[in-house]
Amino acid sequence: MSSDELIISVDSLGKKYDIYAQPVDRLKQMILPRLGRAVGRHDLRYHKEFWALRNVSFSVRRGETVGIIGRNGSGKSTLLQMICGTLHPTEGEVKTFGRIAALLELGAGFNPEFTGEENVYLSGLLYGIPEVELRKRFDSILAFADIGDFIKQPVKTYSSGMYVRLAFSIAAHVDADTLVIDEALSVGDIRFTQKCMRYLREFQKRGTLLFVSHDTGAVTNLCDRAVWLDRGEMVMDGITRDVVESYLAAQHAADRASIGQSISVEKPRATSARAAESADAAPAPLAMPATDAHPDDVMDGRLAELHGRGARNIVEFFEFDPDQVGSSFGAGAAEIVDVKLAGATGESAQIVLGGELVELSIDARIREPIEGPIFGFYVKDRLGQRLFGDNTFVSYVDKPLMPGAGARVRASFHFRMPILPTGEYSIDVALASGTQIDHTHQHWIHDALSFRASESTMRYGLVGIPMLSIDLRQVEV
Ligand SMILES: Nc1ncnc2c1ncn2[C@@H]1O[C@H](COP(=O)(O)OP(=O)(O)OP(=O)(O)O)[C@@H](O)[C@H]1O
Repeated sequence: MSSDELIISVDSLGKKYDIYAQPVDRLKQMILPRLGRAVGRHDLRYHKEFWALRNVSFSVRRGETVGIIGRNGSGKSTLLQMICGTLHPTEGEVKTFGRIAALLELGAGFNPEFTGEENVYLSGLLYGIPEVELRKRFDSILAFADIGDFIKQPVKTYSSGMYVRLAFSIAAHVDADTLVIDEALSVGDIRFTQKCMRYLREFQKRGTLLFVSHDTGAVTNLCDRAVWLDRGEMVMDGITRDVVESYLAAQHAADRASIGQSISVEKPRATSARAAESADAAPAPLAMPATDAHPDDVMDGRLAELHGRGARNIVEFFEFDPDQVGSSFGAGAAEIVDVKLAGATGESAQIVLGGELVELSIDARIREPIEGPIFGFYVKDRLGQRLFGDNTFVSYVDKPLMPGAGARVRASFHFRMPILPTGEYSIDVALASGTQIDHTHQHWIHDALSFRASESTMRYGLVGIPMLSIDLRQVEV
């Protein structure tokens, strides 16, 4: 919910760095111009000026979520650091209102020699949280970070994932009006990222968010507005979809310009998914399935062709482990005890390709009798965006199961595995009682199964649908 209240105002902001070709030039620059001025020489300069950011102006209102996009080196971190007050502008002005908590790239914030615990208190002080208040929140900070005894170790011994866990947890506990997140969520395991994304989606309801990411899908999904920076200048500020589309079009044009326009029809055999991308662009005919095949037997014919060229889809599943799942909640009349993904013939699937039939099964132990349990699932991407999901309600509305206490119930969903872009994914599973509209969650497990698409032939979109057939022909007019 954005309001008219101004939270960040950036006016003609600029940051200049002096670049020295060699260290001795820095010394010369300190001494010689002063001497030169004494003899009337005002032109002695031993460095080049480089503007990391220049002439950037925009404002953010309370409740907005604004994405900052741009290629490497376009000035995103420079901008955020000036907004957070950790970097001084060369020109222009930043005004901020309320408390800003920042999760900037690794390296910002903590004292590496101090333990995690000491850094919690240090950060709390920096955010102006009284120590007594921080003590009250400490257990919750520790629980969110979930780094166990490492909280007693100096943060210099932390992995980058642990570092982000603690930094995010602190940022989430300082009653910030504005959260600034800079690529930090690309570090760490998917379950923690999912937890952060759940937090951010809740935070969006009351707070202001600045979100920097190379992942334009994530920006589109999360942000109302986006600001596009290029070589330190603001190219566009507007509705996220418009900005992202223009940005991607410019990226595409720049990529084409750099690789040249010529596409050889006689391509070498591809050896990776990346190579398959160039195969995608080829006008070569693709083998399609026989049209009279039973729909269940039909795979996307292009997959065989792409596999033949060495390009593959590989999705690797990690088994259900109750100790490794994300958080869970529910009224408790039933407990989900097992979740499996299997191939169409029932064998447990650890690697799937996309396009084939699979079975997702969810087993629950019933603790108290439930009239018509509803089982459901969601497949989510790394940022918690729900890609697809389903439940048993409609199929069983006229013949509800009535399991008694102690029964074990299994729901099985058979579907064709979509083709997914490379990335990490997870599946939430849930069991509810009631109806589709009015129900009580008895047990919901976030991230019960996780999986990784390590190779993919897919380039665009969130989910690829296996094509049953594609026909291209010239028609009479
Ligand atoms: N201390 C510095 N001295 C000189 N140049 C710097 C300094 N810090 C940043 N730069 C330059 O300023 C430009 C903008 O850097 P910045 O880190 O803000 O870009 P970015 O968009 O965040 O990039 P990335 O996406 O790679 O993190 C880059 O060309 C960078 O090399």
